[in-house]
Amino acid sequence: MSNVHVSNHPLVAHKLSLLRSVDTEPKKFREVVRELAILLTYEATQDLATRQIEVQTPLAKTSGAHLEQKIGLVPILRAGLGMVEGVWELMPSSEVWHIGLYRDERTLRPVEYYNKLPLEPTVSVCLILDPMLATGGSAVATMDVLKRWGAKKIKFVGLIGAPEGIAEVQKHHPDVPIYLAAIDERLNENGYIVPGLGDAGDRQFGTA
Ligand SMILES: O=P(O)(O)OC[C@H]1O[C@H](OP(=O)(O)OP(=O)(O)O)[C@H](O)[C@@H]1O
Ligand SMILES: O=c1cc[nH]c(=O)[nH]1
Ligand SMILES: [Mg+2]
Repeated sequence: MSNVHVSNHPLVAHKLSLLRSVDTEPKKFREVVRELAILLTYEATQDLATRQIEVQTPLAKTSGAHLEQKIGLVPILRAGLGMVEGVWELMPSSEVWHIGLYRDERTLRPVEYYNKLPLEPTVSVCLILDPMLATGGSAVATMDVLKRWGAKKIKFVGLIGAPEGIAEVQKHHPDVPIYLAAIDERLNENGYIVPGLGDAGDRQFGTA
């Protein structure tokens, strides 16, 4: 699949197994979501532009790099919230733009209930953060909103994707690269990823 990047790092594989386990309680689950978000963002930001700068070390002058692009972190509420803090620490000058969507349980279509974007885009790269890419409806709706807003460069950073969701994103937004820890087998009749990890929002926030 082009434009889909699945990490093959052993740390990612180890941590993802912790997330999948039904025995992992919310506190540990949140910690691991945070750590995986950092690791995957590291992979997703390999092509960020830098400007060459001069740095004075205690010993000599040398050349260094300064990040050029303003990054926007776009968590899809609720489950994407758990991916923000770690990534923000990695890139503290990022801006965070929240988008609230939930899946209608019957139709599985995304329902937008919150959107905090300024009139004009203030960032040059948007990283959509959401652990689960299931039918792809939520991701596509978020990409639609961001493009209408004027975002030019968008990347999706998630944890687990289903083949159906990946195909849906590629159909509507082939220009948006997808970064994941794993691609799972399928969706079940309720639109859950199998084997997956269950409901990423419920498992982080202790709801059911
Ligand atoms: O690809 P899709 O079929 O759209 O499903 C994925 C969406 O489902 C989950 O959110 P959910 O609707 O459970 O909301 P929550 O984060 O508030 O629990 C998940 O975090 C994604 O946003
Ligand atoms: O498996 C799934 C599918 C959608 N949302 C989740 O949280 N988990
Ligand atoms: Mg949920």
